[in-house]
Amino acid sequence: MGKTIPVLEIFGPTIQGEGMVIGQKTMFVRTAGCDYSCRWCDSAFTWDGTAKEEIQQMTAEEIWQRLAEIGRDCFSHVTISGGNPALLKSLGGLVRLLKAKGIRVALETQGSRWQDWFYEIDDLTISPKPPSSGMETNFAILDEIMDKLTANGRTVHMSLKVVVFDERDFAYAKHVHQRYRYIPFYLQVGNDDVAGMDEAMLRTKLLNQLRWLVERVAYDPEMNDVRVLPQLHTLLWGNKRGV
Ligand SMILES: C[S@@+](CC[C@H](N)C(=O)[O-])C[C@H]1O[C@@H](n2cnc3c(N)ncnc32)[C@H](O)[C@@H]1O
Ligand SMILES: Nc1nc2[nH]cc(C(=O)O)c2c(=O)[nH]1
Ligand code: SF4
Ligand SMILES: [Mg+2]
Repeated sequence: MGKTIPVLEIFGPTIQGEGMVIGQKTMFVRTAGCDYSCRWCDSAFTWDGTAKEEIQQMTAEEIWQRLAEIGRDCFSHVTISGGNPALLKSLGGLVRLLKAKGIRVALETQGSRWQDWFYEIDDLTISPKPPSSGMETNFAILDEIMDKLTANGRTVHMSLKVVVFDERDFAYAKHVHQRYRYIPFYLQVGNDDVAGMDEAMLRTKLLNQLRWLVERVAYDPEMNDVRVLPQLHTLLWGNKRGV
């Protein structure tokens, strides 16, 4: 009981397309289920029921077998995303197994839930959600998560990443950056067309959005120590799943 993990996708090798280790070759494990329902979620199939037949309950060992089967000896880094993987206490077993195999482990989560296994993550991305998502950040919980990680010397292993679509999101991002000043901070371009199939059009839109965000940051004195990034995988492969 409690030892299996609901898995929706295992894929790679590919590159991490976002955030603190952008460009890093990695495998992905995507878990099912989320406590949020962001308006623009690019992985809504993890929580909206449309892919529920694809969910597989897997043990850590089974996940490792599958990673080794498709990634062979061509990976040393695994990214766990979702959905919200932080809903799953049972992921601790997978994190420990991967570490025992000499794999570096990354996690993508929104900062709404804590798990003790966060201490063991090498590249921990916390991505609180701006107003355009329709979600509301519980700052009491986020403060607690940031305090625990900071008190345990994990700041070099973590970052904050805020997706920005508009001015309100930008103001929110600024607030988050100021609140946790000592944590590496990333701004990520928002994709408002997560179902679009025209890759050339999507690329143009995303690059225009990136230019807007860079220009917005450029002369803002409160944003002197931030990094602005696109989702590299979306520029390369559009809205394709499993890349
Ligand atoms: C699908 S989420 C899964 C992990 C976790 N639930 C979270 O949101 O951090 C992975 C990352 O994709 C980002 N993301 C989701 N939809 C996006 C969109 N339409 N445009 C840009 N980034 C998006 C999220 O903000 C998050 O940083
Ligand atoms: N290549 C690639 N990079 C990513 N970075 C974060 C992703 C995610 O969906 O969490 C993601 C993804 O789905 N693919
Ligand atoms: S928190 Fe992440 S997975 Fe959940 S709905 Fe928002 S973007 Fe999607
Ligand atoms: Mg994604």
